This record gives sequence, structure tokens and C-alpha cells, in this order.
Amino acid sequence: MTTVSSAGTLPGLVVAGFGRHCLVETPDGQRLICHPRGKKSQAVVGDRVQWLPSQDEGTVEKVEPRSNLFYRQDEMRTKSFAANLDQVLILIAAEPEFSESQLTRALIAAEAERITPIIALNKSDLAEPFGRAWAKLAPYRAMGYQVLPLAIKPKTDAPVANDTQYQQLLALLQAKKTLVLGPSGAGKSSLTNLLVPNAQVLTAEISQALNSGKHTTTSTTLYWIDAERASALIDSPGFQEFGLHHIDPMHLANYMPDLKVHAQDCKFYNCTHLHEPGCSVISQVKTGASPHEISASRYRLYSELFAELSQPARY
Ligand SMILES: Nc1nc2c(ncn2[C@@H]2O[C@H](COP(=O)(O)OP(=O)(O)OP(=O)(O)O)[C@@H](O)[C@H]2O)c(=O)[nH]1
Ligand SMILES: [Zn+2]
Repeated sequence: MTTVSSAGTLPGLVVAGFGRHCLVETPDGQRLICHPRGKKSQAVVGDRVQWLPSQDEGTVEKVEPRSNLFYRQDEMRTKSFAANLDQVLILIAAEPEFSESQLTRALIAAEAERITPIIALNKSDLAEPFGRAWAKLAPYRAMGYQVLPLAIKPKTDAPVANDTQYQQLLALLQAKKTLVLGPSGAGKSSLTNLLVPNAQVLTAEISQALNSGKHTTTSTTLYWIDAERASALIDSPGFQEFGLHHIDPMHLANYMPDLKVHAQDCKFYNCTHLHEPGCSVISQVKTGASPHEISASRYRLYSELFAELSQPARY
């Protein structure tokens, strides 16, 4: 039996994932379906891989080391969203009302992998609910997150101040790989269609290629938003039930910037910020005394998550 030398492999980028199989894009822009070689070479969207041609398809021989891997983990399984990301755009909207718990979970997952999160609040044309949602995000702006108002597909014909907002969004996405996450109805497909006019064609092409085989439907897709293939949008489902089981509860406060600034002043170095005397976090929960106070809802989310992550695994 001959051992295939790694010298014969070709470089590629994973641009779509479906089950254990993926779509690989070559440096000249060709796309082909690749299958994993054994269990070890499990590639996800954003991965740089080395592959070998086999008929009109390919085999992933090697996944290059990743700079990061954005994932969620619940009791049953781990689900990878994408690898080698520059940032995560969390798209929420004035309507339907967003869940602060989901938002916080996504932010913590990004912080844990050192990926910059950006929050975009869509539907700024809906003045009243937008005002409410914008106010609800005040603590997030105060803790340093960028919160971008957007009107991706405004209902009214009345002019909305979305032109500069849109330009701002484009500037943020420039030369970056951005994973877009958001609850259903926030405007994720509207955003993809706006930035990638041929997104539906691409999706149809992928489905067609898959239907000829016996693969499952695609879950995560990378779309280039510029001709140079430098800026990419990665669309992924799975914002609901954002499990954080991979995170040590003792590290949780580190991934919440509003708690983190105070955690270093606690009396005990291993303070859980739940009940200890001399806890700086507890003393800053909505005191009204400091611009850096911690909102009551954020602290509640912290204590709930701490309890959730402290539970022994049930298998
Ligand atoms: N008023 C208003 N409606 C918008 C805006 N952007 C998107 N919508 C509407 O919001 C609804 C949901 O938008 P989608 O793009 O389908 O949302 P999605 O996040 O992809 O939702 P799923 O397909 O359920 O995942 C649609 O009816 C859009 O027309 C906006 O800026 N303002
Ligand atoms: Zn403390």
C-alpha cells in the first residue's frame, strides 16, 4: 500500500458545511465537494485545508491550525459554527423583542475565543420598539460594545437614516471574515441578500450539487461580499439554545466586560461574585453611584449562567 505524501495535496478554503462533508474553494475560485479522511480531519467553514482530488470530488487530508473556533456546547453535543473568524455580528432587531440571555451568551462565546463581537440593532424605522430596544442595549454600549443601528429593509418609504449606517456596516466588514448570528426574524436573510445579491443562486447551486449525492442540507455558508474575495459573511443557524458548557464558571466574569472591571477589586481572588463579603461586583450592581455599575439583568444572567455551568454533566 502506498502512503499518499502530503506534498501532493492542494490548498483550499471551506465555504460551506453539511454534516461531515464540505464545499472547498480553491485559490482560483473553483468549488468542489470534499469528504473527510477519517474522523480526525473534521473541517468547518472558514478552515484552511489541504485536499486531494478524487474524481470530480475531493478528500480533506489536513485541516490547518485555526486562529479560533466559534462554537456552542450543550449537554449532548458540541456544534462548531465556523473557524478563523475576525468578528461576530450579532444581529437583533427592534421587533421581535430580543432575548438578553441569548445576546449575552453569544457575547460570552465570542469573548472566550477572543473574537470581536459587534451588535447590530435592525429595524430602526420602527421608532417606538426601536427606542425601547436601543435603551435596553444601554449597558452593552456602556461596557464598550459597538452597537450599530440598521434599517436593512425598512417598511416605510419615508427616508430612514440608513445610508450612513449602511456605509458604516460596509466599512466594518471590509477585509474581514464575519460570522452573522441572530434570532429568527431579525433580518439575517435580508442582510445576506443585500450584501450578496447572488446569495440565493449560490445556495441553489450548493443544494443542487448536494442533491446529486446523498448529503444532508447545508448548515453554514461563507459568502464573499467583494470581487477580491477579501471580505466574507458567514451565515449560520443556531442562535437559539446557545449552550456554553465549554466555559468554566470561574472564568465567566472574565468574559463579561461590565463584571470584569470590578472583579479584580474583590477581596478574594477566587471570588464567585455570588455571596462573598468584600465583593466589588456585588457592590456595583445598580448602585446608581457609578457610570460603571452593573445592570440588574446582567447580574441575574451571570448568576443563572454560573449555576448552569456549575452543574455536573448528566449523561
Ligand atoms: N420594518 C423593518 N422590517 C425589516 C427590516 N429588515 C427586515 N425586515 C423584515 O423583517 C422580517 C424578517 O426578515 P428576514 O430577513 O426574513 O429575517 P431572518 O432573520 O432571516 O429570519 P428567518 O428567516 O426566520 O431566520 C421580514 O418581513 C423583513 O421584511 C427593517 O429594517 N425594518
Ligand atoms: Zn466578587
